[in-house]
Amino acid sequence: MTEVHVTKALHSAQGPIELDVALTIEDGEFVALYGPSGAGKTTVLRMLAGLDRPESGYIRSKGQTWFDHRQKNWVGPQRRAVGVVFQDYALFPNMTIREQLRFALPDKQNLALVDTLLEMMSLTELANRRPGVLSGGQQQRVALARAVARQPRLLLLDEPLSALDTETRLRLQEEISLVHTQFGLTTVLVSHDNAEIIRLADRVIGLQAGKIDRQGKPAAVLGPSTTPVPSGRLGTVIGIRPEGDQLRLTVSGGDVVTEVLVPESPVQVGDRIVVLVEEGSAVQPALKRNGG
Ligand SMILES: Nc1ncnc2c1ncn2[C@@H]1O[C@H](COP(=O)(O)OP(=O)(O)OP(=O)(O)O)[C@@H](O)[C@H]1O
Repeated sequence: MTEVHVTKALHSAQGPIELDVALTIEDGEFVALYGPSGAGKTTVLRMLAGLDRPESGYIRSKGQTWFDHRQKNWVGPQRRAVGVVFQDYALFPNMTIREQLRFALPDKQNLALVDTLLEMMSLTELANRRPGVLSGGQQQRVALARAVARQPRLLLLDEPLSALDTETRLRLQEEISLVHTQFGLTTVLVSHDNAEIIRLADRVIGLQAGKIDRQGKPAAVLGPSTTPVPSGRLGTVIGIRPEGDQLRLTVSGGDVVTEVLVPESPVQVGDRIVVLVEEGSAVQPALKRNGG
């Protein structure tokens, strides 16, 4: 469990506001922080990461005190088991992808974890490249893999997908969900995107002018989505058949096999793709996965 009560005087565009936030996050929970610009979402995330210092209160995670104003206790960011992903990737320009992941390992000998993460994020073929030659989506996959390589108690995501196009966002959402589940992480996501929050989060916490003004299950707090929330399903193309001027793809993902019609495109058997599904049936052409 992570228990937080933090306060700080903020200087916002609308004048001074008092940030005063108390929340408890269960181990394994996926929490989203939501609210208008300037509400204090990033500040709370930075306080959890140890990048910003509260004026009073405490932060305790799984029995460890990271900050306690009364006891004058402060643990710096390097000594908190947190992995952080920002919107702008913040990768080291001179390190290869593999080096960035290795650098993040708490146990430098655990090279098997680096290989696992490269594989999970489809980065194996890019492992010896530097970030400058990668697309935005690929760089953000590296940033996510690097954050997980730290084996964090808390995975902190500050609008990690907002610079990416819709297809790449959907794919990264799948990957965030995958690592959250597979590594048993506790995740805090700052997002403005209702659909993203409904897809990913167990609970949403709304912030308004530095205070929590609502919280609960995302669909209940954010209201029913006017459009059905599509969910992306990762799969591998196992069959391709021409149909008129389109292609019918057979896609296998987990224990589900789906068929989708796509425009003529350079897709090959073995490509990993994301298929959007609504209420169980594929509704949108498959999105090419490699190189995304
Ligand atoms: N260290 C600080 N000291 C004082 N004020 C700060 C500090 N850090 C941020 N602020 C101010 O606090 C307000 C909240 O900032 P914050 O970035 O947390 O908001 P946000 O909810 O994440 O907004 P956005 O959605 O635009 O990113 C802003 O007006 C910002 O200028």
